[in-house]
Amino acid sequence: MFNICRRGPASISRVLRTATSAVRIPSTRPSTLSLSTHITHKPALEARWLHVSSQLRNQAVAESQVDSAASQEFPAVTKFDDLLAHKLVHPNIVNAITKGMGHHTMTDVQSMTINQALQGTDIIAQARTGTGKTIGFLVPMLQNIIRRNPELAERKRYSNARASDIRAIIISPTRELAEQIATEAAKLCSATDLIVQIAVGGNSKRMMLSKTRREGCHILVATPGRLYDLLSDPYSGIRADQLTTLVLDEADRLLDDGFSKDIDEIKTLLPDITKVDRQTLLFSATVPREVMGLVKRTLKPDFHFVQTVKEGDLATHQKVPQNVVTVAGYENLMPAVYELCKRQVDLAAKGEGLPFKAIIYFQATASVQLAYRTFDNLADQSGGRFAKSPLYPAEISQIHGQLTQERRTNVTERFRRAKTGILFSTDVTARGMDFPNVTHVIQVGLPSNREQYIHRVGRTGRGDKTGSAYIFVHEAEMDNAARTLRQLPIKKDDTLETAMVDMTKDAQLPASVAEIITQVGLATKMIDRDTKQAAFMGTLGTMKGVRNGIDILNQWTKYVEVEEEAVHQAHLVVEVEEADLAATEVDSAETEVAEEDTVESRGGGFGGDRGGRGGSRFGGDRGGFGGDRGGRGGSRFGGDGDRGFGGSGGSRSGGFSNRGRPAPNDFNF
Ligand SMILES: Nc1ncnc2c1ncn2[C@@H]1O[C@H](COP(=O)(O)OP(=O)(O)OP(=O)(O)O)[C@@H](O)[C@H]1O
Repeated sequence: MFNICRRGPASISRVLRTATSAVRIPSTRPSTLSLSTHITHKPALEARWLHVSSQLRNQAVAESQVDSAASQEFPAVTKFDDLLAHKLVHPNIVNAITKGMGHHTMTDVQSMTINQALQGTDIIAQARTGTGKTIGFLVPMLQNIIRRNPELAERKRYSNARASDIRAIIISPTRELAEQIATEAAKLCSATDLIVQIAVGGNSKRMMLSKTRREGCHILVATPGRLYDLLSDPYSGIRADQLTTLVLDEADRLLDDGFSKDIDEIKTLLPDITKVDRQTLLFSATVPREVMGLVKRTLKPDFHFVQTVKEGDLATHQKVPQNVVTVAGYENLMPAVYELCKRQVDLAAKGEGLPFKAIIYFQATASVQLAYRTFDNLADQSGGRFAKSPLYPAEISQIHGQLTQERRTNVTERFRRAKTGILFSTDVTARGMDFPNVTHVIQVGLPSNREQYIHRVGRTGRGDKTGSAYIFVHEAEMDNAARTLRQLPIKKDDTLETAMVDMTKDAQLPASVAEIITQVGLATKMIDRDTKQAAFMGTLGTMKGVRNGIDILNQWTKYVEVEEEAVHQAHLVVEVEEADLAATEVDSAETEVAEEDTVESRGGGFGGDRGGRGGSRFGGDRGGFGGDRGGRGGSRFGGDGDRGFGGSGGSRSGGFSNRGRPAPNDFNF
C-alpha cells in the first residue's frame, strides 16, 4: 500500500555425466543450508534435488551404472578446497573464497551447480534466498574464462585488457544488485588479471566508458537498459565478440513481462550462438511456472534445472517466522509499524534482542517518501532538528527510484554497514540485496505477487542468520492476501495495540497507545500536502480488488490532507474498480473454489465472513490523529458521519473461517 562447445553427441554425454555424479555422491550431504558449522547429514538423493527433464533423467540413471569413467571426470565437491584437490578451479579464485572471504563449506546450491557448470552445461538454478547463489555462478564463470585464457589467471603489473575483451556478462534487474555482484566478482578476481566493470542506468555513461576504455573489461555486470545502450552504440567500443558466459541473476524477473523484451533485444546484439558457443546460467530463488517457457527458449535444450527446494517445500526459510498484522484502517498503518519498531528498539536497548535492523517495503515511491518523512519527523517533535529520535540509535533512511543513483549507492552502503537502522524501500532492494544482519523485513500492503513477497522476506535470515518478517494489510485486503500468499507459513499477530484501534471514535485508550497515535499524528501533520497527496494517489494503484475501497480511502483522508480534486479522481478510480469487482463477483467465487481443488490449493483460507458494514459510506467524525481537519462538506470523502466496518470485530477476534480442508496452522496462507 502506502503504500540466465559445441553441441551434439558431446552435450548429451554431459548430461549423462552430470546425472551420474548426482547418483554417486557420497552418502552424506548437508540437508540444510551449510553456511555454518552446523551441518545435518542426510542421504544424498534425499538432500539433493537435481531435476532434468524426466526423459533425460531416466536415461541418465540407466547410463550411470556403466559410465564410471565419466564419473571420475566429475567428482563431487562439497568444500571449496575440493575444487583445488580435483584441479577444477584455479587456486587464485579458490583462495579468494577460502582465505579472502572465509567460506570453506559450500552451500547446497554451490555444491550442486559449480561442478556442473564447469562442464559447460546451461543451468537454471533455484535455491532459497541468501544461500550463496552469487558464488554459485561466479566460480564456474570465472574458471571457464581462465580455462580458455590461462594468461588471465595471474595478476600482472600491467593489464592489456580492452573494452572489447568481454567474456562474461551478468545481467541484474536492479542497479544496487548489479553493484553488489560487481563487488563480489572483483573480490574473487583480486589475485587474477580479470577485470570487472559495471554499467547501470543512472550513472554517467561517459564516465563508465572512459573507465572501461582505460582499464579494459572481461566481465561486465549490467542492468538491461544500460547494457542495451552500450552494446547498440557503435561508438561505445564495448564489444562482446568473445562472450562465453551469460548470466541472468534474478532470472525469473528478467524473463517476466517487464524485462523479457529487453533481454531478447540484448541477445540480438550478442555473438551468434551457432558461431560462438556460450553458456547461459539462470539463477533465482523463485522460478514460477509462467516463466518456464521462456527459460527453455533461453537455454540450450540439454539444460539442467537444479533445485535445492523441492516442489511442495516451503519457498521461504523455516527460521524466519512470518506474521500478518491486520489493521482497521490505512490510518492505523504507520502507528502500528512504529509500535513494532519501537518495541524492537526498546528490547535491543535492554539487551533482550539483537540490534534492530529493518527494511520496510511499500509498493509505491510516494508511500516510501511519506512513511520516511513521518518517521523522520518523530524526532522533531521533542525539540527541533537535533532532537533524539524515539527510535535512536536506529538510523532512518529511504531508497527508491526517485533518488539519484549516487544517493541510492550511498544509502545502500550506509545501511549495509549499519549495526542498527530502518530502511524505507520500494522493491529496488527486494531482490538479491545482501545487507548483513537484517533482523526484520516489514511489508506494508500487499506486494505485486507471491514471488516478490518471498524475495522481500529473503532480505533477512540470510546465511546462518535468523530474522522475522511482518506484513501489514488492511482487513479488507485479507482475501487478496490469502490468494497471493497461499501456502506460506504466515501467522496472525495481534499483539500490536494500535493496529485495530478505531481511530474514528473517542475512546479511552491505554496511555502507550494514545502516545503512539499522537506522536505519529503530529509527525504526519508536519508533512507537506503534496507528499501526502502523492502517497494517496500512489495507493490507488494498489487497491484493485479491495472491497470497500471508497470507505477505506474516505477514512484515510482525515489523516492525510488531500486536495478535493485528488479525492475526486480517487473516487472515480475506486468506484470503477468496485463496479468491476461486483460484476465479476460470481466468477471470482468460482475461481476460488477451483483453486482450492488444485494441487497447490490453499491450506484453509480466510473464507470467513468479515461481517457486515454498518454506518455510512461517507464516514468519519474525527479530526484525524493528532490532526484537526474537520469534515469536508460536499466531498464524497469528507463530511461527517460514522465509519463503516460495523462487523470488523469479527475479524479481529480471529474470524477467518476454514473454508475447505484443515489448515496446517490457523493462519497459514
Ligand atoms: N559457502 C558459503 N558459506 C558461508 N557464507 C556464504 C557462502 N557462500 C556465500 N555466502 C554468504 O552468504 C550471503 C548470501 O549470499 P548471496 O547474496 O550470494 O545469496 P543469494 O542466494 O544470491 O540470495 P538472493 O536469493 O537473495 O539473491 C553472502 O553474504 C555471502 O557472502
